[in-house]
Amino acid sequence: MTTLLSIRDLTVRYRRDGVEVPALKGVSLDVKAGERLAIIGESGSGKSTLALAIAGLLAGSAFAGGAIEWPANQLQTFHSFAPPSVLPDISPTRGEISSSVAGSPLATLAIGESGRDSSISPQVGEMSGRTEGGVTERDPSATGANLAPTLGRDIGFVFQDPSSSLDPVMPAGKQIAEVARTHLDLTWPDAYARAKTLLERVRLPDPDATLRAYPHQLSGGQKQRVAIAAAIAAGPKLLIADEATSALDTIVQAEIVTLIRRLVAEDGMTLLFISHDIALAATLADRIAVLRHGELVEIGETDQILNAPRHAYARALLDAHLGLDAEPLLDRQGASA
Ligand SMILES: Nc1ncnc2c1ncn2[C@@H]1O[C@H](COP(=O)(O)OP(=O)(O)OP(=O)(O)O)[C@@H](O)[C@H]1O
Repeated sequence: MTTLLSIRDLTVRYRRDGVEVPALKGVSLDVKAGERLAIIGESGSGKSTLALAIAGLLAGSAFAGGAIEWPANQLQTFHSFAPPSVLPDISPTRGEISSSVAGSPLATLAIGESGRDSSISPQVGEMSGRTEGGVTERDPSATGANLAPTLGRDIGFVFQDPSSSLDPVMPAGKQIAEVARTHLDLTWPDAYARAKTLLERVRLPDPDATLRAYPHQLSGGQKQRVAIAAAIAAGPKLLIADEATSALDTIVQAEIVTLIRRLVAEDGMTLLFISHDIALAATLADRIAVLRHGELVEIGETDQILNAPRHAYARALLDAHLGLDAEPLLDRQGASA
């Protein structure tokens, strides 16, 4: 398997009320193209921060250091704690990403723009705009080509709560079509046709009616299916699902997991599945990475993590699950999607 994404020594700190809160402490890992990697850990362990950093969605209050490299794109992004003086038109508190391609000029990319603290609860309707702003080419010497992976086009992101990630005043079909129109350069009729196909693919019962439906007219599970359709509308290589089933009841949760597994397989996507639930993660992940207090304490094949965890914390997560219920940890079939 080739490497889609390499994270090197990624460190993120947030500034809150004048105090710096460490969220990630030197995390390094590779994500292989086509794999399903789960990131697990308890609340506050840094899972969402890792997902947001990869997607270029870190809040403006975040300092990022280390490197995120995309070898398949021949793109390297380096985070560093840049002093404010080198970031003249962006927030003084955020980090900087720069990118370089062998033999080409260095491009500088910035993340975490000013006022983006609210970007943790984006709306799909805004996603394309935010996406383009999320990783911004800033190098005056660069050729002009934006080499960074783009959220929406290269990276699909599914958030925990579809009620906040979907725009409440925009019909579901338009929210999906907008992503396709923006990133695939489709006309509106073609984008709507693609939206309808996607609604069929996520198995919504009446795609024509759902195209016109507003989010409040849909159930939680249906809204999450719409959000997933929007996330994959432009055919991203990487799908990030950040606690995408946590707001749903158990049966719907299993259906959404099965849906994600099927779509990832059909489209040949790489999946980053963020969850606090090791049992849920084990149902679809090839590998599991365990975060604790911002550190990567263990990463390995799912079977190895479940059967022979090396780190006491991974063992504790397993024991906690087994203490709560006895559902099989390796039921990879799931419910019908
Ligand atoms: N925008 C922010 N501003 C300040 N601190 C933040 C911000 N986002 C996260 N943090 C802090 O960073 C740490 C890691 O948070 P993060 O949300 O990444 O963890 P998590 O594992 O995803 O938790 P959860 O499962 O509860 O979402 C926590 O201490 C959290 O309070």
